Amino acid sequence: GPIENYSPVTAERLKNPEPGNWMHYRRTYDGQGYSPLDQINTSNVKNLVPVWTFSTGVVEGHEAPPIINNGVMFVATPMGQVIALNAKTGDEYWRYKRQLPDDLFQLHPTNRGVGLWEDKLYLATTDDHLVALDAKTGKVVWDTKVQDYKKGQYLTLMPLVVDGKVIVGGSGGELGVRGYVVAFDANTGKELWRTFTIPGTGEPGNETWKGDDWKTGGGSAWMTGNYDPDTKTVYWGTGNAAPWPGDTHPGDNLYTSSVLALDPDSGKMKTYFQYHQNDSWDWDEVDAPMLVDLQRDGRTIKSLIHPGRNAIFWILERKPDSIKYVAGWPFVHTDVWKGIEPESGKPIVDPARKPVIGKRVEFCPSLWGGKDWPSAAYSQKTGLVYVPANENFCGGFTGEKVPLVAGQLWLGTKPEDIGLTPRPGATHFGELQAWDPATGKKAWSHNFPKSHLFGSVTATAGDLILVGGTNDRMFRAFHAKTGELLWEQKTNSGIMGMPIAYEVDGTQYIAVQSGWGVDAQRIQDALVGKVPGLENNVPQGGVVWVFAVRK
Ligand SMILES: O=C(O)c1cc(C(=O)O)c2c(n1)C(=O)C(=O)c1cc(C(=O)O)[nH]c1-2
Ligand SMILES: [Ca+2]
Repeated sequence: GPIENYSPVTAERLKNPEPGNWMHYRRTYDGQGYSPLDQINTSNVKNLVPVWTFSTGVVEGHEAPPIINNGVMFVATPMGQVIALNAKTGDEYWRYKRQLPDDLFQLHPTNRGVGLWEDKLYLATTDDHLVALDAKTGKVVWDTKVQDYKKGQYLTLMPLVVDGKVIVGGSGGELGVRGYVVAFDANTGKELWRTFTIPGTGEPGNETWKGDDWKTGGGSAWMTGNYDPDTKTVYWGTGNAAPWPGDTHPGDNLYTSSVLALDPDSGKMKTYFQYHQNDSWDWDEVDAPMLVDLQRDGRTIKSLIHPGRNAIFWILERKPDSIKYVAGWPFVHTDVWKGIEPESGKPIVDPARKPVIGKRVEFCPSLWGGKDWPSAAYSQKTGLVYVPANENFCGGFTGEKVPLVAGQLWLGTKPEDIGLTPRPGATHFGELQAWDPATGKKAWSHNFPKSHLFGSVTATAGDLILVGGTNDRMFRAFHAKTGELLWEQKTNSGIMGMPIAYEVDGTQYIAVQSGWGVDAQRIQDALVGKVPGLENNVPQGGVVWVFAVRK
């Protein structure tokens, strides 16, 4: 079977993955979340049926894409688990489950997938280790401590593998860490470089902080980066400044809420772009920008496209030594930004909407943003960008000064003071949007009147847009050109997992994990009593679903 003949993963295969495989977080290094498979398409998707399912045995948020390498599927779940399955039959090959420490506090109990290299795979854990497993057996090959979980450091992302280096970034922006991106040798687990997202004393950018704030200023790097092999540049998103209220860390706070351009060999920062200065809203900009060759303004732009948590849809140009602002516009309602400076691309803040200590400040969108970590997708066929947006949410909190205790929440507000409020007159919340990045026009949107939308979007060459993310437990396929709902299937739980498409022995499949939890659940809980008729009893428990067209 496929596991005995396991196909070693090479630099060349990662650069040009076969159409039937899904070996990166977003299938390709450019982060587009696009599958070239078209056997399942707009005309036959109505005949899509489940062919097998598999219970993961754990609760909480199942966010990872099933990873596919020539007929073998690797599924990462919360609680540090990886399951290897036959991608065609659903038969289990092996299962790895990490023994997590009893005293581990998991603020975000999830995992976003495993990275592949040669005959190994790599799991980043919430107790802050990076573990290499033998792909054929699931046996641990090496296990490297990345940081100390007792200090509020943890890992939730899928590792990025570039030329034999396994690259991860730490979480902990709500616990006063200093963020970093770090690379390990794929064969040995030896640390090769570590680049802090906040510059230390004497380094350029440190002057955007006051005193010692930089030591605990956040800027965690908790999502997988994208990669441009032509220029050998990794693009990595960074998180919120810590703690949340802006006046607790005056200054621009480089490089929080930014995208960093890193050299994968040395970790050296080539350049950066900061999406907003002095973050005060928990607006992590960690979802890495998509690399798209964009026809716009009469030329081809090597672009970076990022629908931000800060509600701005960003189009940037990536150059060898700079990232230039091209265009930006709000894709959901926001009262925080009064505009964007045309040259620098710096958003202009309304001070009344900026959280500070000592009073309550309300702002739109909420601290979960116009879009949190769930990824948008780009279709090479339609040229549109598909965004899992949340509209009509506002939020607020009361800033307060609190001392940092290592390993404990350090929000700068009481958790019970965090508000989520529907805008008066709101007719819907979740909004699947299709944007034309060439013109800045919205092509279509699909609105969800009784649910937020909290799941990654995937596009296929069959002109399908695949997404879960709603509290009615549905998995859906939309027409990429028109937005027409073509197919839906009720599942065991809510879906916050990333949908994928793959092929084995000439048959195309679509797969997704269903398993509600983490912030999909928290938003849900925060809405109870505020939205009449809201479905708030989404059962938890993870299941892998695999679909094919009934013949
Ligand atoms: O600042 C951080 O380090 C950090 C980490 C994570 C994470 O690792 O999942 C989340 C957040 N922040 C965050 O702000 C957030 O809204 C969030 C939602 C989720 C999730 O899995 O649903 N994780 C995280
Ligand atoms: Ca955060």
